[in-house]
Amino acid sequence: MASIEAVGAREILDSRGNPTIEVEVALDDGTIGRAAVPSGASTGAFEAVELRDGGTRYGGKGVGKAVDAVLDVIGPELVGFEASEQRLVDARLLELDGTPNKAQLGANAILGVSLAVARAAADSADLPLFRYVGGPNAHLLPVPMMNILNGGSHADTGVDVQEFMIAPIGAATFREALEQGASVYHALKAVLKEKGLATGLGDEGGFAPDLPNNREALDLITVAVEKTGLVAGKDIVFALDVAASEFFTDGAYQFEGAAKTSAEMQAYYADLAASYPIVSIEDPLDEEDWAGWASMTAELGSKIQLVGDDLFVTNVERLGRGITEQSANALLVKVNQIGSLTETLDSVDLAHRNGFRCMMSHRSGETEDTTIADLAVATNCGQIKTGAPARSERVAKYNQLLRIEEELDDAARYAGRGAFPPLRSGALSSRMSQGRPSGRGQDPRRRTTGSGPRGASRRASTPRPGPGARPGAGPGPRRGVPRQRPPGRGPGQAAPRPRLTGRAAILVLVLAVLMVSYASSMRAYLEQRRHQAALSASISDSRATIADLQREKKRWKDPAYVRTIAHQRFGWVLPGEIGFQVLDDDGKPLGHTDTLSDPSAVTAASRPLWWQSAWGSVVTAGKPDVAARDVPQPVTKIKPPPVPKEKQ
Ligand SMILES: C=C(OP(=O)(O)O)C(=O)O
Ligand SMILES: [Mg+2]
Repeated sequence: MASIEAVGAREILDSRGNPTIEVEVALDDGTIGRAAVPSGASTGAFEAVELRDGGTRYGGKGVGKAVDAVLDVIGPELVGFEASEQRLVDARLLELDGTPNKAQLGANAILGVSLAVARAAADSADLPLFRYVGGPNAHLLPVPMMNILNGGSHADTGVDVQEFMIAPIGAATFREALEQGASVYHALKAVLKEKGLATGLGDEGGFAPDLPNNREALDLITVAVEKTGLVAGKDIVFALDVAASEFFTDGAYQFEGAAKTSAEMQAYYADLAASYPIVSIEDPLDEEDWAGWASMTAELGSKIQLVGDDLFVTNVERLGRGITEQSANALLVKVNQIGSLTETLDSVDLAHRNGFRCMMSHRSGETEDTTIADLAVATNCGQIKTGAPARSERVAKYNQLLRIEEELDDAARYAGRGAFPPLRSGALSSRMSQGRPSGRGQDPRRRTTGSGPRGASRRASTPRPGPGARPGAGPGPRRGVPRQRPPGRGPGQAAPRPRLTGRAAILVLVLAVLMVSYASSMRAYLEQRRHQAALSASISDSRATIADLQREKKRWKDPAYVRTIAHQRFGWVLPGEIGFQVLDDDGKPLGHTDTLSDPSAVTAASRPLWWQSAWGSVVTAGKPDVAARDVPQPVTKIKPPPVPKEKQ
């Protein structure tokens, strides 16, 4: 176990060119963990406070105060804490801040430290972050919800909906899903070009064309999917983040040029979901429209996923209310909305325990930090949204998931269709068939506290192999053990799963050999089982015959039976009785043919000696005496009586 020795922090830039904070935590075993904090644009009103400097520097967006909070307050307090005691570390951070929304030290400062501690602890334990946080069962690769068309506050256009996402649910692996998503992304660019629309990018890497309405965006994406040969609704499904709080003003939704009520918005979504293969809608309504959320969940919740982002802000209290009031059925998970790893994991846990699905999420302002990719696998949440397959701060997360999938190897499972339970029962296709088809129309600085980042220089001088490139990176080769690429997988090649690995091939071979060697024994065994069954049948036949004979023997002890047989078979009668015999046309007795033998002749009949019968059977087998056999001949026993003349 390693304890915290020093905590450093600096101001860096995010993907929008705005300052954000990066924290480094050094442990006494020389390990360093690094984390950078993201930042949103369409932030929820109930998010933890992101501390900014104000003033003129960076338009007031500097994070010098947050850096100071780490260096001067948090760092000295944490020195000596066990890095693996994440809950204790995070609890101390909340205590130090002392406010309900982290307004004192800043959620950005606290989160940076919290995540950097986790990274350092994982590295110190020689584990990739997803394994360290998720334990041995972390194995589920999430469906990438790729935001390929940006609107709302992420683009300078008139498109109201903030994110139009595609989800490649039909892929077998994450790698394949990523490839499919990228091909739709490129096809969309071609479609936009053909139509003379802009192909510039929004904040999350999606295209940002100006469109007359939101349906137009879905139609363009549908055409793009078709262009790739994939099938919308089967291979690729759609998801939206409406970010409705952004256009909820003066008690109404200012949507597509008109003020709409909550009920009108709900009707619009129901119609949209019936027209397009939409599986998930995030923030369809305002963050305080609890009644609207509940009625929309009651109406649509069994068919599509309704995700609370600004509604829940990854906060267990707001999520608890949503669970009680059935306000949604899924939670968007953003680490910086709540501001610590422990609280993030608690929210995911609460959601899962109450049947809510979770989607791990980036922010529109991102960095090269890939923590959320590891958290998506650590929590087995099955869904991640981290933008388009473009712009390095977005693809950094997708690339990290490729590495994790490779590291998990045969243990990896891609969430695919199963990430959205309503799809399992075919709800999507039936919904689609009911609807109409689509086609409508201070200077950046680096300072440290405590004993200084001594470990930093110590460890930095020992480069690590592979993608781990720690500190700050995820799963990669274990120390000094470069990971081999799985056989047969070339760079850039999709690796469809399931595939025949070397181990599987050997297993198949061994099974084949075993089958061949056991085949004859198996045949003999089956033969014996058949023979045994035949013997059992013949034994039970013999038992039945013996029982019959015993019954017959018993009957012969009964004088009445003897009398009856004597009467029937030999025509005998008792003294005083008169017997009749019916004769046939030839004057012979009709009926039985039994005659009594002379008892002395019966007893006198001697059995042949054993060798005589044995020899006789040999002779008979060689020369069967067919002529001597009793061949029954048909005989006329009775003739019809002559018919009287008058009846002729
Ligand atoms: C990622 C999102 O955007 P932002 O980070 O701007 O809140 C979102 O709203 O889900
Ligand atoms: Mg959102």
